[in-house]
Amino acid sequence: MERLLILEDGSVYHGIAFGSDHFRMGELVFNTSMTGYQEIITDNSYCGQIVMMTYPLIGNYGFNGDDSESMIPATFGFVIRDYCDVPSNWRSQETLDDYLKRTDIPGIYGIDTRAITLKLREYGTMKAILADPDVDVDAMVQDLKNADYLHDQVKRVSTTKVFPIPNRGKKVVLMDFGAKLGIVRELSKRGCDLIVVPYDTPAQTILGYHPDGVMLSNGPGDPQDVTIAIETIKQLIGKTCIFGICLGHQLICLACGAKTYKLKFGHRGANHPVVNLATGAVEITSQNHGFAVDIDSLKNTDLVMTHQALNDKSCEGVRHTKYPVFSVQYHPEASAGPQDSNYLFDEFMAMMDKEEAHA
Ligand SMILES: NC(=O)CC[C@H](N)C(=O)O
Repeated sequence: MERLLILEDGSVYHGIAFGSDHFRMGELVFNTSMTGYQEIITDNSYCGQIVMMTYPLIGNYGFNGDDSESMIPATFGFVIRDYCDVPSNWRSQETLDDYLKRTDIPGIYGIDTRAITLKLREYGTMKAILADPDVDVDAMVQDLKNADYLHDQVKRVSTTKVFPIPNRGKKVVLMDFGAKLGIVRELSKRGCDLIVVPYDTPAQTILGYHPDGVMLSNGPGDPQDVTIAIETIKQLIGKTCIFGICLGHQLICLACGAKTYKLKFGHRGANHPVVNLATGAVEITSQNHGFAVDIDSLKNTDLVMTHQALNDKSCEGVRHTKYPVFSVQYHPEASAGPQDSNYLFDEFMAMMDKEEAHA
C-alpha cells in the first residue's frame, strides 16, 4: 500500500507502507549507522522524532529479544530505502514490520533517503509526518509549518516508579530520562547495585539512598525543558560522584551555568570521531544528539572540555575541576556501535572507589 512522507518545506515523497498506521508529526532526523536499527528504533532519545536511515537495506537480520534499548519504544516513525522482509539471522524472532506494527510505529520504504539527507544537511532538520495517499497534502504542510516541535518528552519516557536492579557492588542511582538499557548493562556488568528513579526525583531523596554515585542517562528533546532535573543536579554536585551521558551531559553543563544550542542537523550514527583532549587519542563513537553544549559558555563555569568532535569541533565531553563529576555527549555504552569509549564506565567505577577511600 502506498504511503506518503510529507516535509514542512512542502516536499512529498511517495513510498510503501509498513509498520503501524498511527501517524504523528515529528522531527525528521537521519542516522548514518550501517547496522543497529533495532537499537536505534528502541532508543527513547528518539521520542518525538521520525528516524531515517541512510544505509539502503534495513530489516535483513530481523528483530530479536536481546538488542532492544527499551521495552516500550517511543520513536515516532521510521523511513528507509529498501525493506528486507525475509530476515536471516539465528537470533531473529520477528520481522521489523511485525515489530513496528506491534509497537505502534509507522514506517515507509522505497524512499530516496540519501537525497533527503542531503536536503536536511543543507536546510537543517524539519518537521515531517507520514500519511495516507488520500490526505490533503496542502493542509498537512500548513499544519507542519504551524506546529511547534514537541516539548517535555522526558516525562513521556522516564519511569514513573522507583525500582531496584540489585547487585553486590557500588550503589548507583540512575536518573532515568529515557535511559538506554545499554547503560544499565554496563553498570550491572561492573557489579553496581542500581536504583532507577524518575527524572523529577528530588536531590534529598537521591542522597537519602546514600549512593556511591549518580548516573544521569540519555533522553529525548531539548535539555532546557528539563528544568526540574537541572535544579536537582545543582544540589547533587559536590555531594556524590556523577557521570552523565548525552542528555545527562547537557544537564550537568546547564546546572553548572553553561549553555546549550540546537545543532543544524545533529549527530546520529555509529562512526563519529571524537578526540580525547587529555590523551590525544581518537575514539570512534556512537552518537545520537540534536543539541550540544556551547564551548564558549564553559569559560564561566567550573567545567573544562575533555572531548571534542572532529567533524564539527563541537563539545563532546566535560569534567568538573573541583568535584567528581564528568560527562560525555556520545554513547560509551555503544549499543549499537563501537566500544572505544567503554573505558569511561571504568573511570566512573574508579572515581567512586577513590571517593570512598577519601571518605
Ligand atoms: N541521546 C540523547 O541523550 C540526546 C540528548 C538530546 N535529546 C539531544 O538531542 O541532544
